[in-house]
Amino acid sequence: MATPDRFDWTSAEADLHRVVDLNDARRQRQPDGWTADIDDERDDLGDDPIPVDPPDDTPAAAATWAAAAATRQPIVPAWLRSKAEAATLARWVVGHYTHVGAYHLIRLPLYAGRLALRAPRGAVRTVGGTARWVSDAEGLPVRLAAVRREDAQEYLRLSRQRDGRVRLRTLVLLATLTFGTAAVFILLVATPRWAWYATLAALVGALGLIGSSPDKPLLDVAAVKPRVRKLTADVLMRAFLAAGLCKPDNPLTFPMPIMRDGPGWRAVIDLPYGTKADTAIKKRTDLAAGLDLDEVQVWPERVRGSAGSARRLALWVADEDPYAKPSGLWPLIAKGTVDVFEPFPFGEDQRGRPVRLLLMFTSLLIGAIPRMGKTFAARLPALACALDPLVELHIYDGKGGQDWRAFEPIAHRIGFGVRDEVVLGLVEDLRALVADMNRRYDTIATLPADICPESKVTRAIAQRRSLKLLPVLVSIDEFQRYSGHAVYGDEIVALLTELCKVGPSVGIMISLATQKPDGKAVPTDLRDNIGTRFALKTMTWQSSEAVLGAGSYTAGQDSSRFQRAHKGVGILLGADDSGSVEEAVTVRTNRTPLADIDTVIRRARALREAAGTITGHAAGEHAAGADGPAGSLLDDILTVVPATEPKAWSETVAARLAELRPDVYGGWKPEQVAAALKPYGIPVGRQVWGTDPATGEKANRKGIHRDDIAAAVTARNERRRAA
Ligand SMILES: Nc1ncnc2c1ncn2[C@@H]1O[C@H](COP(=O)(O)OP(=O)(O)OP(=O)(O)O)[C@@H](O)[C@H]1O
Repeated sequence: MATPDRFDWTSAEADLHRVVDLNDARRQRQPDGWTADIDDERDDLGDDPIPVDPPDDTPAAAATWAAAAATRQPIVPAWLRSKAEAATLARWVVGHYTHVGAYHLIRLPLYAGRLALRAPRGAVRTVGGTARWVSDAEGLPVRLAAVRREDAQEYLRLSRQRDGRVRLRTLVLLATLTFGTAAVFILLVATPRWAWYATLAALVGALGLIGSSPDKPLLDVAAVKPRVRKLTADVLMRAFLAAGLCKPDNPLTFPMPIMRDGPGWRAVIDLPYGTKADTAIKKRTDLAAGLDLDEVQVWPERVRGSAGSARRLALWVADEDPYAKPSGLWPLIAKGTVDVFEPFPFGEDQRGRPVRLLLMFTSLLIGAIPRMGKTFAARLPALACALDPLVELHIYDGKGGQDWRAFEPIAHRIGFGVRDEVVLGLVEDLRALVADMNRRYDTIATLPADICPESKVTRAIAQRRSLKLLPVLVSIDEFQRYSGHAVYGDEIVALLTELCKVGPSVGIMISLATQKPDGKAVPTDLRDNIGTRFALKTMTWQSSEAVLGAGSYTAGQDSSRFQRAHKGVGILLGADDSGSVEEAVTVRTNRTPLADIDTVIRRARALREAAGTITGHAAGEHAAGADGPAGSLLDDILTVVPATEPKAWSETVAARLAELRPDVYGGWKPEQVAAALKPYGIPVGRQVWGTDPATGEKANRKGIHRDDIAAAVTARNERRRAA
C-alpha cells in the first residue's frame, strides 16, 4: 500500500481524471440508482473522486487476458478424448444393438404370424384405396359442394376434370394389371419354387404392413427409452426462476454454450450478481423439480479457480439415473500394485469418471444402513493397502462372517466377532499401537531434515526397515459392536481417538465402518478427528450428518436421499485436500466380489513374501490370535499373585498387573480382569477376605482364587500340546 510520503501525486491526478471519465461513462450505462453511490463517495471526500478502476495497461489487465486465454475450451470435448468414456459408449452401443437384434430375432415367427393375419385387411385396404383413386373419390366433396351451390359451370368444369382423371387412371390400372399378370406368369413358368414363396411372402408382408394400424405396431419394444430432457436456456431459466435463484428482470447468463457431455448435458451458468453457486447447490431438489427430473439426474457444482466465480455454476444433467446400472469392477483385481502414499482407485462419479482416494495421513469413516455396500466400500482401502507390501494390516470384523476371512493370509492382526478374547485382542492391539505411536514420533524426531523434511513419514522413510516406521492400517467393520462393548467400548473409542488425532503423520491409518452412525456408536470426539467420510444410504438426514458432520445437510449433502437400489453409492467427503462439504463427491464404489478378493489377496501374499513383510498372524504367530492377551494374562496373574497368596481381590490384581505391564494393563479396572478371565470359565465373583493396603481395613470383596488360574493355565498348556 502506498504511504503519503511516497505517493506520486502527479500521476495520481492523471489517473483520477481518467477514473472520473470512466465512472461518468459507466453512470450513463447503469440504471439510475447506481449513480448515487458514486456521488456519495464524492460528498465524503469533497470533490475528489476515488480511483477504483485500474488503468488498462497494468499487469492486472495482462493477467485478465491470460486468464481469458486459460479458459479456452478444448476443441475436442473431454468425454471424446477419454478412453474410458469412449469405451463405455462403445460397450453400450454394442450391448444395446446386440440385445435389440436378439430380441427381434427370437420374435420373427410372431411377427410373421401377425403379418399373415393382417394381410387380408391389407388386401381389402389396397383394393378399396385403388378403387377410390381410380374413381377420383377425393374430388367428390368438391363436386357435391358445386351441386349444393347450384353452380352449373363449376360443376361441368369439375366433371370434365374428373372424367379425364378417371380415364388416365383406368389406363394406368389396366397397364399395371397387364404387366402384373405377365410378371406372375413369368414367375410361375421361369423361376424356381423358392422364388414363388419369396414373392408370396413379400406380398403377404406388404399387405400385412398395409393392414396394420398405428395403435398395434408390428414390432414389440426391445428397450424402453428413458425420457431424455434436452437442456436449453429456456428450460434452465424456468427451473432457476422456480427455485428462486434468478428473477425475470435479473436473469441467468451463459458464458458458454450448453453442450452434450457424456451421457448428459452440461451448462455453465452465471447466476445473477450476489447469488451464490453454493445456494444453488443447496437447492438441488428445487432445481430438479423445476427441470421435471429426479434429483439423481441433476448435478450442480461450483466452477472454481480463475475460470470460476462464487456465482458460476456448472450443471450436469444426466439422461437417466446414473446409478441404475451396476458399477465397474475394481481395476486392481487382476494386476497392479499400490503405493499407499498415493491415491488408489475407489469408484466412479455420476459421469463414470474414476474417483481415487488417499488414505495416508487421514482416517476414514463409512456409515450406512445394512446391505447398502458398507463392507464392499470398507474392503477397498484394505485391499489397496494389501497391494502395498509395506503396509501392516490390522483387521477386525464385528460381525464375524465371511466378509473379511480372506485377509487372514496377509493380516498382521485379525479378529472376528465380539467374543471377549477378540475384543481384548483389539484393545491390546490398539494399546500397543498407541505406545508405538509415541516411539514413532521419537524416531521421526531424530531424523535429519533432508531425510524427513515435513516431520512425517514418507515412502523412502518407511522403506528403511531399521526405523520400524511401516505404515499401519487398522480397519474395523461393524465398529458399533466394539464401541458399544460393555467393558471395553469406552477404552476402544479413546484409543482410536488418540490414534486418529496423532497417528496419521507417523503412518497410522484408521478405517471404521458402521451401520449405526450415531453419536453413541461413533462419539463426536472420535468422528471429528476422522478426515475422510463416506456416507452410503442412511435412513434419515440426521444419520447422514452423523457421518458427514454437522452442517452437511444444509450444504445440500444428504445420503438419506439415495434409493435402496443405489447400492455402493455414497457421498465422499475429504477425498481431496479441502475436506470442505461443498467439495463432496457422490461416488459409486468399484465392485469386488468375494471370489475376486481371493485373487487380490493371493497377489498381495506373493508381494509380501517377496518383500519379507509377512508378520504377526499371517506368519503363524497365533499366541495372541488364539488365546488373545488373556493367554498371557493368566501367566501374568500367576506372577503378580504368588503361590503364598491363594486369594486376591480383583482390584489388587488389576493394580499389580498395571504395575507389571503398564503399556498393556495400564488403567485396568476389576471388571476388565473379570471380563478377560470369563472365557476360561474362571469364577470371578468369589468373595475374598482381605486387607486394604491403603487403609488397613479388612473386608470381603470380589476376587480370584489362585488355584483357579493355575488350573486354567494347565488346561491351556494341554490344549496347546494337543494342537
Ligand atoms: N459398488 C457396488 N455396486 C453394486 N452392488 C454393490 C456395490 N457395493 C455393494 N453392492 C451390493 O450390495 C450388497 C450389500 O453389500 P455389503 O455387504 O457391503 O453391505 P453392508 O452394508 O456391509 O451390509 P451389512 O451391514 O449387512 O454387512 C452386496 O451383496 C453387493 O452385491
